Amino acid sequence: MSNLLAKKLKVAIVQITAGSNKQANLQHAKEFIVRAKQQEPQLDLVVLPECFNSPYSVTEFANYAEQIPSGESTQFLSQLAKELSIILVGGSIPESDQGKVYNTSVTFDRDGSIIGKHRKVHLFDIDIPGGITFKESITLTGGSKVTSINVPEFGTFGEGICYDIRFPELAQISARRDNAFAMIYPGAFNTVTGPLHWHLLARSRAVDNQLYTILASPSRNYDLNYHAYGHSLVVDPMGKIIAEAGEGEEIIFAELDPELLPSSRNGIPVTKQRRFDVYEDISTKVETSAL
Ligand SMILES: NC(=O)CCC(=O)C(=O)O
Repeated sequence: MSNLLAKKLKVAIVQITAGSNKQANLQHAKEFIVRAKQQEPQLDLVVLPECFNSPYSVTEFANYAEQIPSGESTQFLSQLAKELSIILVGGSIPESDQGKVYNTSVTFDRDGSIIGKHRKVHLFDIDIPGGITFKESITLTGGSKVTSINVPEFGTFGEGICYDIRFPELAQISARRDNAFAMIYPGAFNTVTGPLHWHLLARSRAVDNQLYTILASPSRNYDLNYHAYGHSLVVDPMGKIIAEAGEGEEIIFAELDPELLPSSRNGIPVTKQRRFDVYEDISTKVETSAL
């Protein structure tokens, strides 16, 4: 338990808006990431939002899709991670692979190498009358693997993308099977479901699994068709919000404390109290992401 998180980890979430120009979106992300590193030179890990390089729109995903790792966004982020010597969770981008389009997040180590890739598993298909209708499955295909990413320096974190947070299984598996210290979710909740569920889900996944949750949102922009909620968040293993953005473009910082993982797990020992004689341990039954 003591090596769950090997040492303190300094995190920044970059909350920005993406427009229709991919190159401009990449440059914009770079400006903010460089600024984060200038403001916090000891920065370890940076997280970008869902679809940070393209509009969040079912009619646009295919137009912006690129292959991983050869595509320009992956190459751009790899170079940036290396230049700044940061671990970079590259939000998500539309990925094309064998005629399909996925909503995919790539994670880079400090040397620019790819250490993880998560394809959004649960597609955002909702229809709330008078609220919001969105159907990612019109153009996207869902991924089919649970993703836990090992950062040799620190430990393992699990990853989901946005709507994935509503499915507690991903976090449970990363926490229980892979001993994750955090779940990281690049996301883009909206102004209908965000106020109701964003904080609730972030805190629930944290408390259920006694780990940190990190949610990175785009900033809100009423000039776009999709109004992101904003409010990027970091929640500690006791469910306390330790950093939160507003609605505009912003960088927020947090420090993850390794002590809080064992202390919350020893104080409230749900892990040891599970009754697998009454229900199954689902965390033993799934395939993990391979790069
Ligand atoms: N991009 C998404 O998956 C949005 C998820 C969302 O807004 C929700 O309510 O869930």
